[in-house]
Amino acid sequence: MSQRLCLIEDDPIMGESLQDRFTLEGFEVDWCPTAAEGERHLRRGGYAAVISDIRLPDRGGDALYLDLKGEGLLLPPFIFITGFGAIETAVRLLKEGASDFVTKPFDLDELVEKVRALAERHTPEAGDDAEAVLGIAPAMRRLESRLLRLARAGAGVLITGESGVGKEHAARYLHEAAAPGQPFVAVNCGALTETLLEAELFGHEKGAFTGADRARRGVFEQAQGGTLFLDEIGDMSPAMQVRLLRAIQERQVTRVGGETPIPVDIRLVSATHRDLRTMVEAGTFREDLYYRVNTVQVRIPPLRERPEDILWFAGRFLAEACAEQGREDLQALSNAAREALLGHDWPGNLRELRHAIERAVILSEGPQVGPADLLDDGAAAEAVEAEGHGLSDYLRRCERAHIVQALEANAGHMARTAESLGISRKNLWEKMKKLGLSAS
Ligand SMILES: Nc1ncnc2c1ncn2[C@@H]1O[C@H](COP(=O)(O)OP(=O)(O)OP(=O)(O)O)[C@@H](O)[C@H]1O
Repeated sequence: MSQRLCLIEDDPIMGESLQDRFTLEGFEVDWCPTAAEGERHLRRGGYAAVISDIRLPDRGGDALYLDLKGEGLLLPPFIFITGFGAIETAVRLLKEGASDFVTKPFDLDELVEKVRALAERHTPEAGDDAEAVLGIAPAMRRLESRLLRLARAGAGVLITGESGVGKEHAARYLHEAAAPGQPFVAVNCGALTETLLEAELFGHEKGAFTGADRARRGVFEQAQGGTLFLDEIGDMSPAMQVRLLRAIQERQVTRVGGETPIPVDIRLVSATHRDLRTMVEAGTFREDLYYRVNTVQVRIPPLRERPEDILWFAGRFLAEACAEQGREDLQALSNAAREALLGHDWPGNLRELRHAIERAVILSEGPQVGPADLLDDGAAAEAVEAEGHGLSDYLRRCERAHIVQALEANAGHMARTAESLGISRKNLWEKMKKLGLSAS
C-alpha cells in the first residue's frame, strides 16, 4: 500500500508540481490549500509525512503545527517550506520537534529524498495507518480494533455508554465490517409504546388491529442477513423482554395476528445508557435476556474521558455543517473557541458537540467561529442570556413551538410529524425529550 502525504500549500503552481512529483514517486498525496483544510486532514490521521508551507492564507503553517502538537495530537514528521525571510521561524520549529525545512527555491530531488527517508523511519502508532472513524483517542482506536475482531466472531454485542456518545455509530461500524451491503435496521425501544414496539419488532398481519390495513414486516424480518440494532434495550417492558428473548432463542418470529413462525438470521447489537446489571439485581431486567444480549460488552467512554477527541470531532462536524449550510466563508475555530470546547465537560457527548457546532455555524458572522457562537455557557452568551433574550433561548422556543404545532397538525402521530418536519422519528423523539415535550 502506498504511503500517504499531506501537502499544505496555497500556491497553485507549487502545490500542483509537488503533488505531481510525489504521486509519481508512489505516494498518495492529499493537497490542502489552507491551514484549516490541512488541520481537518491531519486530525483524521494516517499520514507518513507532512509537507507544509509556513505562509498560508488563513493561519501560519507554524501555528497549525504548534497548536496541534500542544493539544497532544500524535503528528507525523513535518517538513516546512519557508521563504528566505522565515528561516528564524523554521529554526524555532525544529527546536519544537519539526523534522526538517527547505528554503525556496529548493531542489525537488532533495525534498523527495528527505520525505522518503522520514516517511520510512516513521513507524505509525497502533492503528495509525487505518483512518480513524470513531475517534483518535487511544481508547477509541482500541475500541475500533475490538469491534473489527467482533465482526469476524459474529457474537451478539451490547454497547453501553452515556446518551449521545456514539453507540449507534459504533454499531454501524461493526455492521459495515461484518456484513457490508446487508441491511442495518435500528429501532429505539424506548420511543415506542408496548403495542407499537411489538408490531415494530415482529411485524403484523393485515387486520391484526385497528388501522392494520395491510400486512407489514417487522424489523427482525427487515434485518434478515444483516444487523438489528436495538437501542435503549433497558427501556423495554417486562412483557416485551419475554417476547424478545423468545425470538432470539428460537431464531424465529411470529407476526402480530399471524400464526406461521418466520425464521430469522440476524446479528443482534443492543445498546443502553442504563446499567443493566443493576436493573437485573433490581428485578427490572430479565437475567436470561441480559446474558443473551450481553455475550460481549463494549463500553464507549464519555467525551470528557477522551479530550483528544473533542477538537477532532469539532473539526469534522464544522466541515460538515459548513458544507451543508454553504458557509465557505467560515475557516476554522478561533483559539478561544478551541479553549472553550476543551473546557466544557459535554454531558450530552457527541450529540451535544454536533449541535453546538451546527448552531455556531448558523450564528457565526465569520471568518472564524468564536466561543460565544458555540456554547450556552460561553462568557458572551451568558451576558446576553442575563438580559433574558438570548438567541439560543429564542431558537429553542421557536423550535419547541414549531414541533408542538406539527404534532398538533398530525394528531400526535410521531412518524407523520417527523416526516412533515423532514427529520427521522428518532431525531424527533430526541428533540422532544430535550425540549421537555412528552413523547408518549
Ligand atoms: N464516529 C462518529 N463520527 C461522526 N459522528 C458521530 C460519530 N459518533 C457519533 N456521532 C454523532 O453523534 C450523535 C450521537 O450519536 P449516536 O446516535 O450514535 O449516539 P448514541 O450513543 O447511540 O445516542 P443515544 O444513547 O441517545 O441513542 C449523532 O449526531 C452522530 O451522528
